[in-house]
Amino acid sequence: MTGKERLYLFDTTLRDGQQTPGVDFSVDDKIAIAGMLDGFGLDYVEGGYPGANPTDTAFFEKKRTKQAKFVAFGMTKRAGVSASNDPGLAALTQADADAICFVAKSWDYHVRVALGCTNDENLDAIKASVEAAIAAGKEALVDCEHFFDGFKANPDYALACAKTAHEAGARWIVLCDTNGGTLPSEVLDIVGKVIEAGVPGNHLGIHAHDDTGQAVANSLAAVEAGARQIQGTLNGIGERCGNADLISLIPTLMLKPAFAERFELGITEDALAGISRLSHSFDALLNRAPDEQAPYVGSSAFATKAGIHASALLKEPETYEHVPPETVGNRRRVMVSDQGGKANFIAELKRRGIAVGREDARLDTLVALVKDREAQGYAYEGADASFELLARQKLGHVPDFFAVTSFRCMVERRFDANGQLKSVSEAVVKVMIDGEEKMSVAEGNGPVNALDIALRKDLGKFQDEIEGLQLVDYKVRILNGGTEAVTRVLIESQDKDGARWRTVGVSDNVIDASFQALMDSITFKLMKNRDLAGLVSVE
Ligand SMILES: CC(=O)SCCNC(=O)CCNC(=O)[C@H](O)C(C)(C)COP(=O)(O)OP(=O)(O)OC[C@H]1O[C@@H](n2cnc3c(N)ncnc32)[C@H](O)[C@@H]1OP(=O)(O)O
Ligand SMILES: CC(=O)C(=O)O
Repeated sequence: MTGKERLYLFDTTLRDGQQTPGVDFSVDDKIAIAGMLDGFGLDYVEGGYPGANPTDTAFFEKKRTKQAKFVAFGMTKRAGVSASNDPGLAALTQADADAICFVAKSWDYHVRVALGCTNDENLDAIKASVEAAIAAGKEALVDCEHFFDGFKANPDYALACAKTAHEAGARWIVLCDTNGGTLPSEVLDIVGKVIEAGVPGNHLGIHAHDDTGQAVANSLAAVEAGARQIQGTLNGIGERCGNADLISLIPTLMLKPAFAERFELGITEDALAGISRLSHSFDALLNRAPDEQAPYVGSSAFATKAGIHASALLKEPETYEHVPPETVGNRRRVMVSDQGGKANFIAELKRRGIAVGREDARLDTLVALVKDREAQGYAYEGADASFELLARQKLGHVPDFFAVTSFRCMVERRFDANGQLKSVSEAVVKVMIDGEEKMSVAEGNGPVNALDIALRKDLGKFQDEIEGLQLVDYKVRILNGGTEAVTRVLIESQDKDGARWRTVGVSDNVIDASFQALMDSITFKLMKNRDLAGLVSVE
């Protein structure tokens, strides 16, 4: 016995998350996500709305969780029909689920405008729906839609809705900030008043939307006031601005003494250490890039560019970290840039297997060179491989694998045989390898593609080594306006074994900048093949 109170977590990624613009789960997606959620230690997984669409109906043909309670969502019965004659309610009671979460109106304005029935008919619908769920052997939950707005407009009626659900036997009465405009101080006050009015806190939940960026804060305020269930989603997806982000809430509840000392969740410390992976796997499934600045799990959550911070952080991490990154499966990153001092560089070089002393004059040269090049437009924090090549050139040795003596690139717009206007790019690259000059010519979709193909077409004795090399991302950024602007090109490359590295080029000519980044990428690959170069991420 820990003597702590239990807090329950309810995931609505597969229901409210499905209401996110741009998100459209298939049955297979839902099965995969339910699998990620189940076993992580969440208490409830809301799977969707059986009867509302073929995907959700098929998903509820069988129970999809082993540990978490599997929840079907739907609205209370319609006014004017009995519970036994309501087809929507029948789809819910017949779904293979442990629990039913009803959405019920609790703002009299909505009862009048959206439902078009009387306040009493709505209370009857709540009561009859909860009773029907319990009679079907399910746990009943009631999401009191617009509870906070409803309470501000007519507290007696909002409370009557919550009490009706409680008295009918609902396990949880969930107070929803449906439009997302409520502030934490209001949540604290209103949840307290609901408890005073007789609905116990251990039957109250919170469902917060993020329209003022405070869904997480509102959820925590509800817990402070006495609520004991939190609804939220993975990475905060959900209607409009999203729902409370469980990926931010869970570490706060487990690591911050104000909550961790009072409450326990169904999530183990080992599971918590997998939360960064859970968040990123979900992004991968959504086919979107993870938010680098996401609390706890973002790649920048424990990163510093600032020299003053890096210097102290390396002495004692607690100086600049609010929790240890490993507790959430993240890692510390000390980055090199023009904001860094020697401490940043020593840490990053050490990570790359390059030892250098603080007093070594070559380190001063490298720091000055990076700052100077960043002033010209280079950005090394996002170009790990170019930084490593530069560092090894200054501190060690980079073999002269090849030298490009010249390149030429031509873009031609012409009509093809069918009279269609077409753009063709052709590149010629001359390379010296072991004193022998080689010349390659290639056509491509665009000038950079043509140059890439030409450069990689004949690298003589190194040709086999670069066979599996692919360019997986290419980003161009104009650093100051106009057609004479300085251009920065960032390239991400990948190996057959999945290793990835990033290189950078800067020039007032976009082709030249791209070519620099391409050459760095190939040189890094040749170094890597000889175990002369260091760290690459494997994805
Ligand atoms: C706050 C939330 O996030 S609630 C969840 C919102 N999610 C969704 O709506 C997604 C799934 N919804 C759907 O697929 C459809 O809306 C369905 C299948 C539920 C209903 O479809 P339809 O029968 O065509 O109705 P429609 O969507 O046009 O309108 C909703 C109806 O539900 C009624 N209704 C809304 N909430 C409730 C409620 N809590 N209890 C009873 N009836 C309700 C409305 O009054 C309206 O009735 P009307 O058709 O008589 O005007
Ligand atoms: C139920 C729900 O999703 C809401 O009120 O926001």
